[in-house]
Order: sequence, then C-alpha cells, then structure tokens
Amino acid sequence: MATAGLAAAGEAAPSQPLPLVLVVAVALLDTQGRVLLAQRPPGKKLAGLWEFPGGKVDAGEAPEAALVRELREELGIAVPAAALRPLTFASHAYDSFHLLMPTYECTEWAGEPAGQEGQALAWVSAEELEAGAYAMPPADLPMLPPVLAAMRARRAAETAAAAAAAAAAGMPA
Ligand SMILES: Nc1nc2c([nH]c(=O)n2[C@H]2C[C@H](O)[C@@H](COP(=O)(O)OP(=O)(O)OP(=O)(O)O)O2)c(=O)[nH]1
Repeated sequence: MATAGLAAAGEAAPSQPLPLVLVVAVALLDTQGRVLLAQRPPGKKLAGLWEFPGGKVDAGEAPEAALVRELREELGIAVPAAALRPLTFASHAYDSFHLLMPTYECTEWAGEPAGQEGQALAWVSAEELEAGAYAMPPADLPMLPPVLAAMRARRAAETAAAAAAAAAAGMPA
C-alpha cells in the first residue's frame, strides 16, 4: 500500500529508513563448548559490553573474507574461510543505523586468540551465557538460543569422542 494509502487507512507512515550496516561475527567454540567473547573497549559505542568477535564488511569484500581479516586483526588467529559455518544472524535497528550481522560458527583456527587491540577476551560456558553473566548488545540477544545449541552440541560431540577414544584404548571414560 502506498504511504498516502497507509495514512488514509489511519496507519503510521513508514519512518525514514536507516542505513544498513553489514557486520560479520563468529561464535568461536573450543573443545569444551565454550564461546569466545570480546569486550568492547571504552570510548566506543556499546563500550563494556561483550560481543562476538568480528566487524564491518568493507565495500567489495566477501563476508567470509571480511571475517577472516577481522579475526586476524583483532585476535591474531588464522581461520580458514572454509571453516566458517553459517549459524544465525542479527537484524537490529540502532538509533542511527540498522545492523545486519550474519554470524558463523567455527571450531578450527591456528594460533591462540589474544586481544590485539587491548580488548579483554573471555571463554564463556553455555551456563554463563544463558545466565547473562556477560552483558551483550541488544542486537545479540535473539541469537543466543542457536548459539547455546551449537555450544552444547560441540560439548556433547567432544565428550562422545573422548569416551569412544577411551573405549578403543580399553580404558574407562
Ligand atoms: N563484532 C560485533 N559487532 C557487534 C555485535 N553486536 C553488535 O551490536 N555489534 C555492533 C557494534 C558496532 O556498531 C558494529 C561492529 O562494527 P565494528 O566492530 O567495526 O564497530 P566499531 O564501533 O568498533 O567501529 P567503528 O564504528 O568505530 O568504526 O556492530 C557483535 O556481537 N559483534
């Protein structure tokens, strides 16, 4: 329906569209099924909140390439693009832009993650994440159910693999 038609029907006219900002992020999962969160530094928007590592996609850049670049720059780790598996996405209207954030799951990387820009990092368990122990941006909250499911699946798979290895070696798990 055209705007005039909406107004005639007594509905609110659509507000000014916000610019769409494309950000890519990752749920990096360790063998215990914990996820890596990074704390946004002081002086930035959403300072102090804990986020999934990632950043903005540059013009002309593929999302996976952007994430590989961001993880190298921010955490000092090398991630093969093929190890990035689509998991979920965020779509959230902030005051001055609309965030669209495809989020991948990843269990393979080379190097030890360390905050290259001085940001604090934390490996967070599913229980801690679910309890809200790490305050996150509002855009991230709808992504938590699929992230938690991925964390628990990873932990269960690693536990089963350890039990199978122990059984094969003739040892109790
Ligand atoms: N990487 C990441 N960004 C998030 C998450 N949740 C969320 O709302 N964001 C927002 C915060 C920023 O507005 C944007 C990320 O872009 P960025 O990392 O380049 O943001 P920034 O503020 O450091 O950069 P800038 O605008 O100062 O250049 O997405 C998240 O879980 N991970």
